[in-house]
Amino acid sequence: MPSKETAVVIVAAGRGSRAGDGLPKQWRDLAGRPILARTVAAFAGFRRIVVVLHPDDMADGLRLFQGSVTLVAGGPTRCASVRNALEALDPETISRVLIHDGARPLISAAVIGRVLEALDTHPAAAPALPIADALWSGTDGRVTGLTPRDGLYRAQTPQGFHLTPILTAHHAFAGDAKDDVEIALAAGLDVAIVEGEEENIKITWPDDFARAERIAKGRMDIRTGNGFDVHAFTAGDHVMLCGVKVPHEKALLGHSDADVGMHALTDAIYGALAEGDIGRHFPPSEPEWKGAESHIFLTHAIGLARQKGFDLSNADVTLICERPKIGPHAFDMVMELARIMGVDATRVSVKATTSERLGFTGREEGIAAMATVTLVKA
Ligand SMILES: Nc1ccn([C@@H]2O[C@H](COP(=O)(O)OP(=O)(O)OP(=O)(O)O)[C@@H](O)[C@H]2O)c(=O)n1
Ligand SMILES: C[C@](O)(CO)[C@H](O)COP(=O)(O)O
Repeated sequence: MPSKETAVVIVAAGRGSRAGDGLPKQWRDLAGRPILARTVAAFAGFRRIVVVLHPDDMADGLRLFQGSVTLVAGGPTRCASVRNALEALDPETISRVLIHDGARPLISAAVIGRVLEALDTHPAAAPALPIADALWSGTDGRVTGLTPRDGLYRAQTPQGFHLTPILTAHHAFAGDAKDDVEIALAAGLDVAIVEGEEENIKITWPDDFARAERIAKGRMDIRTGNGFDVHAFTAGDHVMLCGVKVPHEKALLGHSDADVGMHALTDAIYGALAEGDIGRHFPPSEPEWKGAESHIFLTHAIGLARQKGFDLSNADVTLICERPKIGPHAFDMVMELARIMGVDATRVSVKATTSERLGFTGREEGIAAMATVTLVKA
């Protein structure tokens, strides 16, 4: 039997009726990304993720996740939605499950880790926070009594369970429940409480969007990198610049295709990631890279950025040469760089300058290029 693993169920089939007008809350934007995309990204280390969607949202889910998660149709209540997802998991291969609200996009790795750790010694575990405020009862705008708050907690998700017991508990439970812990308790399961986080808010009311946006922006990671490269001219009839073949009475000399612009851009991305330079990832001592097309390097650098959770905010490349004239080719260069990096062309700039006939570029001995990029992890 293959070793068993932990699956993640993200429930997102609700309509967000308390969140005000507009799209259901999980589809709304939070600091540049849909809330549900953020929630799913927080569980990126897990191989088996089931996202429960309203039947009307399935096409949007397919578009957003492109097959990277399993989509399951939800039911009329949260409880029914969870059950549909649990039934889609195979207990032969999955031993544990984390059940999380799609509306809690700010879940941290620390809270997930605490729930997982508690599952080593308990059949169920969930994060919660003690209540800090006094608890009143009230009628007609008047306080009518006080409830002792000792031993009371605010429940959060992800709530974690051993799969077979929670599936059995769901099948045995009649009616609706506030959460899966309620269902586990009804089945007599021992549920451990682990420390939750204030920032793990469930977006519920209209004001919660602005609060979540402030938290998300506070966590934003913005990186800048620069790159610089030079290649000398040699005999030939064209140069490769930013992925475009430009006719010229000379060629550029290099171990690869000597695309000086693309090399500067690639190094700028590695620089922003603190990942060294092209030479570290593609050593010139390796014959494999002799004559290599430079899009291989750029594709690797941008892939590494995405793997670390960064998107390209913008890239600006400057080519320094007297000739060939870059202006007539700049549009094609922008389009090609944008295509390789999988970003909108409005985020890419290619421009050129001469060095007023001074220095090696002025004497037309070679071409220099510099690039600056900004990467954002939101
Ligand atoms: N039939 C339902 C109802 C809720 N949920 C999900 O359960 C989580 C917690 O529920 P809640 O915050 O109440 O979401 P909504 O039901 O969408 O909100 P509201 O009650 O305001 O309509 C949400 O991620 C929601 O999408 C679900 O998957 N299926
Ligand atoms: C599951 C939950 O988020 C735990 O706090 C909560 O019970 C959901 O409640 P809701 O009324 O369905 O939003």
